[in-house]
Amino acid sequence: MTRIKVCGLTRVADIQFVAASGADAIGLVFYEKSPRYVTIAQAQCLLAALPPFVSVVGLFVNASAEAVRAVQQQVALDVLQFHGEESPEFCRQFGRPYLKAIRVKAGVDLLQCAARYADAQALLLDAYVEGTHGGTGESFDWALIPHNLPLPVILSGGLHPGNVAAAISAVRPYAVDVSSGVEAAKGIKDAAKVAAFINEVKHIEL
Ligand SMILES: O=C(O)c1ccccc1N[C@@H]1O[C@H](COP(=O)(O)O)[C@@H](O)[C@H]1O
Repeated sequence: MTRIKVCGLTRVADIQFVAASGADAIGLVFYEKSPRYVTIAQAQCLLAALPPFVSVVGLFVNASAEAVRAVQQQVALDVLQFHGEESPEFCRQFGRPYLKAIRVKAGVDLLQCAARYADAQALLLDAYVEGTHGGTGESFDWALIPHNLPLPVILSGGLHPGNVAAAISAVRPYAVDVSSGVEAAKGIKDAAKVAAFINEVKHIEL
């Protein structure tokens, strides 16, 4: 079964219906330039509404170690997601499982990335879009992903209910990660789109 992460939650109601729809993980964005940014206080409030057995992923983009630690100390994160140019040494210093996001375009050597971030829990593959760090709703050419990557792949970038089944068939990822594709507006999730996305993933026949 392909796991599902829904990222960029900013509202208690969204947390509740995303969890009730069957997501395995939710993502909170601690990147101030994102329209989905949440403060530590907001994150604490959101997580108070989260039922058990849903993992919480904290997303950072080139944050300082102090900023990551401040979040880590006050918000019950299960996994850290580094979506910038963080080095392996930076990522591993927090003593928490981490996902390293790689923004994929032609010429990016994903095998080399997997070797460099060998202690990551997974590589999270997103689309490369000039001038942004992610959450763009853009997809990339899934054929650029080697079949022999030694780390689990979390596929993201422009996924939505209409393409997620094809994406899973093509890539066979460990998990899929979605943000823009299940939104009514930036940072506001759409319950019907979330349900449709999760239904597609759970009913795919491989
Ligand atoms: O969600 C954001 O605003 C964001 C900002 C900076 C870096 C990453 C961000 N989100 C992550 O981007 C990918 C793809 O998202 P989308 O489905 O294409 O919108 C996903 O991993 C989000 O967690």
